[in-house]
Amino acid sequence: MRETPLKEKSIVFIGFMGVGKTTIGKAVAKKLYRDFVDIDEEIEKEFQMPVQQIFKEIGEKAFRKKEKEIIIEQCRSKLKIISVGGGAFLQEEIRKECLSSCIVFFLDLSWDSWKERISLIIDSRPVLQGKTLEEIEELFYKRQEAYSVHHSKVITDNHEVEEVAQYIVDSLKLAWELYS
Ligand SMILES: Nc1ncnc2c1ncn2[C@@H]1O[C@H](COP(=O)(O)OP(=O)(O)O)[C@@H](O)[C@H]1O
Ligand SMILES: O=C(O)C1=C[C@@H](OP(=O)(O)O)[C@@H](O)[C@H](O)C1
Ligand SMILES: [Mg+2]
Repeated sequence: MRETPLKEKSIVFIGFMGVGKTTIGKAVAKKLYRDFVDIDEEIEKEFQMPVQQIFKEIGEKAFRKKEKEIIIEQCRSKLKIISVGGGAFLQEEIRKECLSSCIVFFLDLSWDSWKERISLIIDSRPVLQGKTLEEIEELFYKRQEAYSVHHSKVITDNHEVEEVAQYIVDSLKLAWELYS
């Protein structure tokens, strides 16, 4: 099969819960006039319930299976902006598929900045619930290894959503110009 031209490849955002993958992904999609896909939202549509309820009633294993199926399917289509959940890159098949068919951006945020955001996300992230701040910090650092495989990294500390999205769009346009 012919390889997808760089300009048409879908863009995938990865990173820890709460770094801004959904929010920034949406803003980038708007700027590039592309369709936006949030994988958690797609999983919620499939199970017809929110993520917290899926974890509680159906279990994390079923969530991860559906997450893998949907990501692989979406990655194989062109011109999308895709935000995956923070746990997706722990699955090797997902990492391989995203890295081979899409452009993967890692949204990086320091632990100190992330901590300030916890109250915004805790209620909707079952993985964080029931954990102490120390346990969450440990998970935060442990997960960084899975995110270390990417095509581009964007440090988001002290930057507004709009600023980060514009930076990503500008760097994509430069890459398209240089390498197409
Ligand atoms: N650059 C940013 N600066 C400040 N707040 C942000 C930024 N990016 C995202 N947020 C906020 O952080 C929270 C988590 O964002 P979200 O996009 O859901 O993260 P993720 O999809 O990575 O879990 C939301 O309340 C969002 O408004
Ligand atoms: O990191 C994780 O294991 C998860 C991250 C969440 O997505 P966000 O990264 O968008 O919060 C969501 O997929 C689910 O709650 C599990
Ligand atoms: Mg999200």
